[in-house]
Order: sequence, then C-alpha cells, then structure tokens
Amino acid sequence: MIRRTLAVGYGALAYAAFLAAIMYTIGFLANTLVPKGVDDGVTGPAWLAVAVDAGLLGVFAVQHSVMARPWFKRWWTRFVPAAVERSTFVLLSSLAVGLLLWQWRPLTADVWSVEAVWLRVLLWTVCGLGWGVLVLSTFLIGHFDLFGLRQVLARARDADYAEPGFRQPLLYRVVRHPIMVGFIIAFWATPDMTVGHLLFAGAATGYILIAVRFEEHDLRKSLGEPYERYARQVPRFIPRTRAVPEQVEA
Ligand SMILES: C[S@@+](CC[C@H](N)C(=O)[O-])C[C@H]1O[C@@H](n2cnc3c(N)ncnc32)[C@H](O)[C@@H]1O
Repeated sequence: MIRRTLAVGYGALAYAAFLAAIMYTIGFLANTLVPKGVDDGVTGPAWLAVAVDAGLLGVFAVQHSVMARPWFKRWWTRFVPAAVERSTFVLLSSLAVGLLLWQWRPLTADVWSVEAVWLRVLLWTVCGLGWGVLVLSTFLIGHFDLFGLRQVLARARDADYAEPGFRQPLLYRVVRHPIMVGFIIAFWATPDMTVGHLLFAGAATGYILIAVRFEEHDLRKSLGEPYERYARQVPRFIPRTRAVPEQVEA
C-alpha cells in the first residue's frame, strides 16, 4: 500500500516537474513572465557562453537520448521498478531542462528584430501554434503514458499496464513527428532573435534531427513492415502537398 502511494506521489512529482519545465521554457524563449529569459543571465566572453550553453544542451541530449533507448530501459529496470521507469525518465529530463535554463548564458546581439506590429503579432501567433501543436500531439499518442502517469496509476490499482501502442491519428497522418515539428516552430518563430536564442534554436533543431533517427530505428525494429509503410506514406517533418499512392504488393 505504502509502495503504491509512493509510486503515485513520485509519478505526480515527475509530471509536475515536466509541467514546470515546459511552462518555464515557453516563458524563457519568449523572454517574458519568467525571472530569467534566454537573453538574461551571467555575461562574459562569448566563447565561454557558447561553451557553457553547448555543454548544457549536450547534457540534455545525452540524458534524453540514452535513457529513451530500449537497451537502457532493459538494463535499468533491473534497479528501478518498471512502474516508475517512465516517471524517472520524465523527472530527470525535466531536471536537465531546469539546469539548462538556470545556467544558460546569454548572447544578446540581435540577429533580427521585427518592428512592424502586424509581423510581431504574426510571429508570436506562429510560436503559440507551435506550442499548441506540440501539446495536442502528446494527447494524440497518449499524453498520460508519455509522462508516466498511467503507469503509476496502473500500479496503484494493481492492474497490468499496457502501452497504448503505435497510432496514426490526425497530425500523425500528416507528419511522423508532430511533437518535434511543434518544438521547431516554437523555437524559431520569434520577432526578436538574438545570437543566444539562435544558438538554442539551431542546436535544439540539430538534436531533434538526430534524435528522431534513433526513435525511428527503434520503431522500425519493433514494428517492422507497418512502420516502413508508414514512413513511405508520411513524411518526417514537412507535410506533403500530394498523397503518395500505396504500392501494390508483388
Ligand atoms: C516524445 S515522443 C515523440 C513522438 C514523435 N517523434 C513526435 O515528434 O510526435 C517519443 C515516443 O513516442 C513514440 N511514438 C512515436 N510515434 C508514435 C506514434 N505514431 N504512435 C504512438 N507512439 C509513437 C515513440 O516510440 C517514443 O516512445
């Protein structure tokens, strides 16, 4: 009983950490409503800021990609109960984001700064749409599974947990990685782009381009031909303007 309560509490804590990390990131990149935005913090030599920021992004990238691999999950569920494996991943990812935002060093030179009000409004709207696409997409493939809550609730009820499995709802019929498309849009759509923000957007986009290849490798391995067919029909990031005819089996 105590273990179950602890598991639910831990899952709730991890989910709260995720919510705090994503909401702070939104304010951080918009330089608004948070104490420290992407253009705030300790100033110093540019080379040092680039080195520190790249290191912080690297910590997140390694943590996030290594801990998401099936071989890693198989190994560490020998020590961590399976029911809280996802919550632990979510908690550590949120802490890595927290470290990144806390220790981020600004590079405040302007890359672009839009004056026209209509264009500023348009860019903020696109940015908001990016975050919206991201959140919606998490619900399309199982928001509460993705962030570990269903796993701990199943444990609390002593029920078996079944993963929601591979799905192709709505946006997943348009592109294979709508969550990542949402991130990319939100990272780049800003009326005021500084060198620091550009570094963040460029490095994070580069990471996404690599990370989805690892994810697809795992999906190909676990799903086989159905994923190959999906990949032939649905592009990674940029929607097709014309449908691809399904190949006739020989
Ligand atoms: C952070 S989500 C990102 C999903 C996807 N790359 C995206 O950008 O929307 C990563 C998890 O989603 C799972 N996933 C990816 N595509 C999926 C789909 N179409 N249906 C269900 N799960 C999916 C992966 O197996 C992985 O565990």
